[in-house]
Amino acid sequence: MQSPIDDVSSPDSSGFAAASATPPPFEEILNRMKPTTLSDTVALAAATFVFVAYLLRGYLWDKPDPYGYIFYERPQATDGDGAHGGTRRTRNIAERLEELNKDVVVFWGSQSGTAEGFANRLSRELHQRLGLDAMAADLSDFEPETIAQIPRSKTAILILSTYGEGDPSDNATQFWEWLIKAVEGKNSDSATSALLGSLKYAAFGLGNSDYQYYNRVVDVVDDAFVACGAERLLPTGQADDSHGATEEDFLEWKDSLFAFFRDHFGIQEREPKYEPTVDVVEDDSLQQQDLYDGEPVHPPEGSGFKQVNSPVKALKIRNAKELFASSSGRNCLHMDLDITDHPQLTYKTGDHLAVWPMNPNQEVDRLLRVLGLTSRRQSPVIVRALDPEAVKVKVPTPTSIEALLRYYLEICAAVPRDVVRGLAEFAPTPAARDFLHILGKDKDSYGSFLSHTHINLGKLLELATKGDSTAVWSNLPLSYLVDALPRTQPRFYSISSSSIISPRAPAITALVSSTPLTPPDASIPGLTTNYLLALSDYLPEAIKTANTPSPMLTYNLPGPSDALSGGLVYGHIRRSKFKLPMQASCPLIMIAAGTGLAPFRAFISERARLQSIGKKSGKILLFFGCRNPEEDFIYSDELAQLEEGDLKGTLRVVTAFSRVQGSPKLYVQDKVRELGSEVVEMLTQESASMYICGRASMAREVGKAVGDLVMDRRKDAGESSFGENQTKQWREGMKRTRKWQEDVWG
Ligand SMILES: Cc1cc2nc3c(=O)[nH]c(=O)nc-3n(C[C@H](O)[C@H](O)[C@H](O)COP(=O)(O)O)c2cc1C
Repeated sequence: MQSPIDDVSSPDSSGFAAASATPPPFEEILNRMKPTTLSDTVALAAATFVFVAYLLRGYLWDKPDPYGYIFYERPQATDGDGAHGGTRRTRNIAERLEELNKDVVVFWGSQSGTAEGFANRLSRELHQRLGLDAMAADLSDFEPETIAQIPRSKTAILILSTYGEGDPSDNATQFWEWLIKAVEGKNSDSATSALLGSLKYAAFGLGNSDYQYYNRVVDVVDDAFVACGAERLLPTGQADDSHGATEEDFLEWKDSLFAFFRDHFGIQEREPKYEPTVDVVEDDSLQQQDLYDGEPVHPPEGSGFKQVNSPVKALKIRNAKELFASSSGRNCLHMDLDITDHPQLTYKTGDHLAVWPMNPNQEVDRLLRVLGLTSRRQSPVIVRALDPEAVKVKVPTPTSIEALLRYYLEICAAVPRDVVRGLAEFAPTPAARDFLHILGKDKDSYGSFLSHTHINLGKLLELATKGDSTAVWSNLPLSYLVDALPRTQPRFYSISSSSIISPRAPAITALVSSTPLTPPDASIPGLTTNYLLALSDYLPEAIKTANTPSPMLTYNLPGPSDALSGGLVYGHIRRSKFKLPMQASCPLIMIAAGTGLAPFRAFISERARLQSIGKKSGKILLFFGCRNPEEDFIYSDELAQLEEGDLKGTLRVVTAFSRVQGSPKLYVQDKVRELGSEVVEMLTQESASMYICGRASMAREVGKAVGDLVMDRRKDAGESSFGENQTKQWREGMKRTRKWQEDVWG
């Protein structure tokens, strides 16, 4: 073997080593370096200046921002994720459980925070009710293969949501990829069937049966765990969000989990009593500029998250216009954002833009009032984990009481029944305590109560003490809110501009929503869309009509910090797989309803641009559904212009209107069936790519219609055995090869 010393001394082809064979004396080198001409002197002076400036960097110039830590510190940095007290935490979950002496780990894979909230609640309750030492764990914080090392004396619980098209959440991606390889026997030397031989687990999935791949993630994980030899302790539970039953489905499964622990491990259940996991301490010595005041909660640091999400930035709103405002109170906004100040942010046509909302003044003020905190709203607080080794603080700290409620906690969310019961412990009057006990007792009656009220925490506390104007919930600790309320999550919008046309100005299209309650005498205002409406209201150039509703809610605009002054919104880009084919000549079928048109506006304008530079576009067939051409046909002018202009003969727009007086209700799937032969021809003969964007229920109906059409065509062509299974396989094949893509929501 050649030694490194030999390597260094061997002459190279440039003859460098040969030239240095007899080194010149040191004085001679200095002499040779002496400047001899004016330009040498100038060059030497310049080089010396740069060198000295470099050495003084950080002392005389480019000094670190003394408050830099406020903006760059991760809440996790002191309370989880990576570094702690100068030492790096292990990413081996088995070692971690041993170190912390925990009996149970509750892993979560969550996109919009529900599974994460359940995992945190469950791990707390396992201690409160059964005395088990449990910890909640973000799946991306640990090396997936170390799950196999969890000993039989411990239990793993997995709470996993399904996202995209049957995909795992961002923070579960690495775990998912590892598991799929494990099942295929590619991960380890040990046989697949014994890989998880020592693991005992229970699992719960979150999904929505409107989606084609209902709860696919927990199903796949469950099968894979069993195939790898893990022991399933009890039947896996599944929540179905299609009728808003997620919370109750979870409570039911949780009861069965507790029953299992009681029966099999002989653990006595005790009366649950609130045990804080965090301490919220008021500290008046902190200065306002030291506090987090609006910058979003830093998203999870897991590798899966970083792969697909850009950093969060305060984005300028370049322009906002109203696409429609109907007399029935619906209106739709188009907003062009500006990412020119943020070179780290780039997007591609088809990506998503995440908007971080803030809570409205009405709800912030209500909660401060009922908690008796109005006069202390500006008080600085530090939030600390009581067991920092095991618990991550989910909000930025230090902050103020008001900022906590305005920016960092979802105070407008409906209160889960569990929380109703938990609150009774802090009731200011016996009547309020009894009210909460009764309200939280029965699943069905609370379900019915919620469907009428969608009650949030502030309103519930008010209601419980109604009639007693002196009652204040001063015993309810702020730590309870931090523990019980979900942290604020961003909302995602499909970008409606093309990155080749507006690379630094992604656009979003948002229907300002209000979900009607039953009976329809009230509604739940959409948190983010009403915030966007208020923001657009703030822009002087925003285009408004007579029907534009005045914002129902008011927001803290311009914000308390400069970063949130009017016309700015915190956001980030999320990469999506929803992409145009590489070849501009590939024909496209696009099916959208409502704001599902957003990414297709981008696709079509991109095709028009490509065509204008000589890249001929393949045929584009767009199906679009809305209520009424007079009311909510968004971007109709733009589409008509392209259909008659740049994309004449290439683009065809087929509309379906569901609420035109005197006409039958028509939906996109009806139009797809009507043009069945053309659709099938394009998909099977012309190799068109198919795209669906809109509500999951619409995508399901369209999928069924297209499947039926293909099945009929095959049968007509003599393939009599081509049935449901073959149709499903055909569709799966289309999806695998990205010829069929969906961007849908619940
Ligand atoms: C964009 C989007 C895609 C989704 N895709 C699926 C899916 O393919 N299958 C499914 O069962 N549920 C799907 N869901 C429903 C979620 O799993 C459900 O809302 C869940 O409660 C979210 O949990 P999380 O907040 O922990 O992420 C989807 C939801 C959204 C918003």
